[in-house]
Amino acid sequence: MSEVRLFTTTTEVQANHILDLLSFEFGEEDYAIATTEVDEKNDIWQASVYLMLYEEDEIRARVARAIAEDYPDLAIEREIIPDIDWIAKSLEGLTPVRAGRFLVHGSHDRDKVRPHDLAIEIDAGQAFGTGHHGTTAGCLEMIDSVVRAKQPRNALDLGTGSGVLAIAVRKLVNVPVLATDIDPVAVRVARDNGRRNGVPAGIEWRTAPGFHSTAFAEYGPFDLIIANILARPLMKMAPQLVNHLAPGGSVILSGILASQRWKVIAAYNGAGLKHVRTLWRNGWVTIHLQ
Ligand SMILES: C[S@@+](CC[C@H](N)C(=O)[O-])C[C@H]1O[C@@H](n2cnc3c(N)ncnc32)[C@H](O)[C@@H]1O
Repeated sequence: MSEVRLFTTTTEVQANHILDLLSFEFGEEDYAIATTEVDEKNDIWQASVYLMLYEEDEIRARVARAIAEDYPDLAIEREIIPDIDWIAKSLEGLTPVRAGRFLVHGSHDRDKVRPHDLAIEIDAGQAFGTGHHGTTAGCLEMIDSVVRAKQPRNALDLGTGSGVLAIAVRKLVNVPVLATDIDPVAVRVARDNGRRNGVPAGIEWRTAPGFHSTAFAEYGPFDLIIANILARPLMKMAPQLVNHLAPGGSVILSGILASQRWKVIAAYNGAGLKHVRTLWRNGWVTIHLQ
């Protein structure tokens, strides 16, 4: 389903003021609101709200009302955010990808693996996650540094896709991992990839939308939760996700555009977590919280 960005183009001061007006209008509702610098030299900024296409008329009227008194002549522009075809994205480029100590490669590139690589073999297929996308690579790099700093006793990979992140955790530490996806095809592919990468045991693969499965109570709470989904569902599931986190545990989130970063951090601050570090890759961010 397509997303829309409604925005006004103005100065930094006015964009920040509009951000306040929009924050007041939309309050706790689940809309990402952001300011972005377009041209530093000429002080051109945009204040934006992100919504689904079907909501456009209603939200446009509310934005117009919210800014009418202070900015009666300011145009409300629009941009359709292209649907992200996750599988097509994961097929972009088939050369091996390095992230942290990991090398993610297809079966045709086995000879590219060096002795100290933590190699993960994933062929592009029916599930997202060959390592080429900035979100997957960001998660791999963050997993490497988080697990190196403190070994978890168990982990959850929510939205496992090809299984690449669950496999990465198992390549680093011999701890139980629960890997779930809303898509049963992805779960089947991920299970096969687990087998192919020599980690058939130790990862429990389950089909589950969000946290709707008894598996979470059975295997949780978790020391490490990784979720590479999208900003909106991640913000919505913040309280539930934090409920499944063991005290002192770490959360790694991705699928978040750089412009959505603060909104997601705010949602998780609200659920009791603190931001530790952000990694940027190709316009996407990966966030570590504790
Ligand atoms: C961006 S892909 C990430 C795949 C892999 N973890 C990676 O990092 O490359 C997102 C995955 O999350 C799954 N997903 C989306 N919404 C979900 C939800 N509410 N619950 C569980 N899985 C979900 C999708 O089916 C997809 O496989």
